[in-house]
Amino acid sequence: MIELRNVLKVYESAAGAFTALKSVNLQIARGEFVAIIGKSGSGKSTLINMITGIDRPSSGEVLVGDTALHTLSEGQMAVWRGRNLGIIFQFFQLLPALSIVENVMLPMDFCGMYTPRERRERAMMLLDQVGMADNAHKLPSAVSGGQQQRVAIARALANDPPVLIADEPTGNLDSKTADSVFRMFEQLANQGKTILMVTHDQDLARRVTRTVIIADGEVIDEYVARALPTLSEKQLIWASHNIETLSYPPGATIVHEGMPPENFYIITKGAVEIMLQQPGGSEIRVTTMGVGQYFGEIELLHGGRNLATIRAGTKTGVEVVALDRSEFTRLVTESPKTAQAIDQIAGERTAENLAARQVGEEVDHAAPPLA
Ligand SMILES: Nc1ncnc2c1ncn2[C@@H]1O[C@H](COP(=O)(O)OP(=O)(O)OP(=O)(O)O)[C@@H](O)[C@H]1O
Repeated sequence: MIELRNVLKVYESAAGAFTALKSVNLQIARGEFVAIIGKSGSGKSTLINMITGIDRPSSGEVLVGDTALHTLSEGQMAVWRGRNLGIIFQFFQLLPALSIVENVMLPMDFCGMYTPRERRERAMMLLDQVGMADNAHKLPSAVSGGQQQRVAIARALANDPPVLIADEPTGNLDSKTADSVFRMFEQLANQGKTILMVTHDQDLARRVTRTVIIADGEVIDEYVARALPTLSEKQLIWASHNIETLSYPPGATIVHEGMPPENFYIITKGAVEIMLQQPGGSEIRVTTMGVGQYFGEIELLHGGRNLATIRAGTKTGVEVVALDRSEFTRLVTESPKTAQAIDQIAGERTAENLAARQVGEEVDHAAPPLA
């Protein structure tokens, strides 16, 4: 639905050139609800402006739906944006001299969507949807900030765009109002809208389906960031550059027991089964692991050969991101805290494996069903 290919953005100013986005690659599928997070100045708004076409990349391409934005003139861009994107800002940006219902009608007027009569009916329907129909004839200044943001959401929905882009939509609201506005976005996501939301609010960011983390003009892999939270921003950027995405069909063997370890893996989709060989040649399934969990670390940390066979889930298959042995070693050497955290989990896992070997078949029956 949305794709950025090698997007570079350099701002030229009297003080010199500043690179705000460094070769960003990003794909967002239809229906995803994405939070864009990152420190102040990391490049979040710049990224959003590339997708809305409010600003253009210095190089690289931005595609939204079937449209390659770099091929549009300014005039075409304005019409395209009006029909395809609903944009919501931190400070609402309603026109102060127009009534609330007129504000919601404006995008339909601008793009010539619907007949004039339908526009008013539709605006009222949308205001009703956001709980603001009773205030339709007031000026924006006569209602609260949270109510103005609801109107801004209704306005963003005016032309029924497939994509909603919101730059800190709750940034100017108290937490209770922010929550009710956020719930409105959740409902819209459930109805199939693709939503991108810049937010500083960690609690809200946890409730979306995907988080895009920007640091220093680069996109950090969210699975690496979650699995290894003790890495510094610089190390996360480095790891994000070096990971490889791998997919395995259901049942495929990823790691062979007894072979030298090759990679550190983090599961990004699906599940894996951890299998142990029994003396008689049979296998027991120790456990299954799902999205966000990692494997391969014990052998890489402590040396030796693979302690278990690991297979892609028989129902789901699996997608992982992998760092090879030397990359993983570099990270844990540079970040003793990360080594410690991984080691602790590795210790728990080893104990679990040992117990499983002793209990044998029983564990197999006790293993949870595959995701
Ligand atoms: N027009 C511009 N000219 C020069 N530098 C700019 C311009 N716009 C943004 N920048 C710089 O680019 C970097 C990224 O800015 P951006 O506004 O995208 O960050 P942000 O992550 O949205 O920050 P915030 O959370 O504070 O809004 C910042 O260092 C900023 O100073």
